[in-house]
Amino acid sequence: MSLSSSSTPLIIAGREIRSRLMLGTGKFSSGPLMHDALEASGAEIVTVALRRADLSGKKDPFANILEFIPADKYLLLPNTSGAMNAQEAVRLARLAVAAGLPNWVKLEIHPDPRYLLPDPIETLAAAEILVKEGFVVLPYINADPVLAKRLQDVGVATVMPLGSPIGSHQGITTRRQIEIIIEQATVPVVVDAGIGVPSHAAEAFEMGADAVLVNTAIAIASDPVRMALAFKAAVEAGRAAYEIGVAGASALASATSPLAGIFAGAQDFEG
Ligand SMILES: CC(=O)[C@@H](O)[C@H](O)COP(=O)(O)O
Repeated sequence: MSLSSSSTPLIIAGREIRSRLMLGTGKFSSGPLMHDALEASGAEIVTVALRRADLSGKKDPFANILEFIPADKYLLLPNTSGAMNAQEAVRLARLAVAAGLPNWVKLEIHPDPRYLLPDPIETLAAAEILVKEGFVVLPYINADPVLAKRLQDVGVATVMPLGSPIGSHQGITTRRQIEIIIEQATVPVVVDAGIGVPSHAAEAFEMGADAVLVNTAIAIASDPVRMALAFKAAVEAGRAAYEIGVAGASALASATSPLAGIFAGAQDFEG
């Protein structure tokens, strides 16, 4: 039996999503390799950076990319990364829909290329506009519980707090804040960015996250297909552990073979 077979389904904006692992499509060394890694990952949601597409209207803007991401197999999630403010992000999202892409959008606004940290004010402003226009908005945010709540109130479909800066492989350095976001969430929480190894992904699920988004760690691996499989296994393991329920840490030891209560009259414990 697969670890995932008893997992509760992930629902985003009323749609059942077959995998809790989302993938980004940047940094792969070739289209065929990306195709095979996507397949191995089992992901359904796949982000595509709009800035890499030709949105001039002269030709199919995603012709090259779609060759390797069959639209019938994946839900393409256009990503506004590269937008410096709300106006640019909204423009990119509208262009994507005009070009025939789904009205789902990963809202990503980061003005500083050095740290790629999301701008909270512009993100909230853009989310308000896009939700009103009927977009399914998945905003990438710093791990800020107050902002996450404000975005939920606006009507976003998920919140996507960063574990650490994009491409940094630092893992979940924002753990306490993400725990608060999860505690307060009324929409799925997707831990996004900085997930460098499969155990980081497992950690996110053990904390109670609903999904993770991974790009760099898989794309730049020496064997992206095998790394995608490793992430898939970690996602399933972490989610299964969360659903089963993990015991809290204790300062004291607890004997693994307590004799009392098992053999009548026995009083001692084995370590
Ligand atoms: C692809 C995408 O959406 C990125 O913006 C995302 O945040 C990935 O981060 P990593 O590359 O650190 O996995």
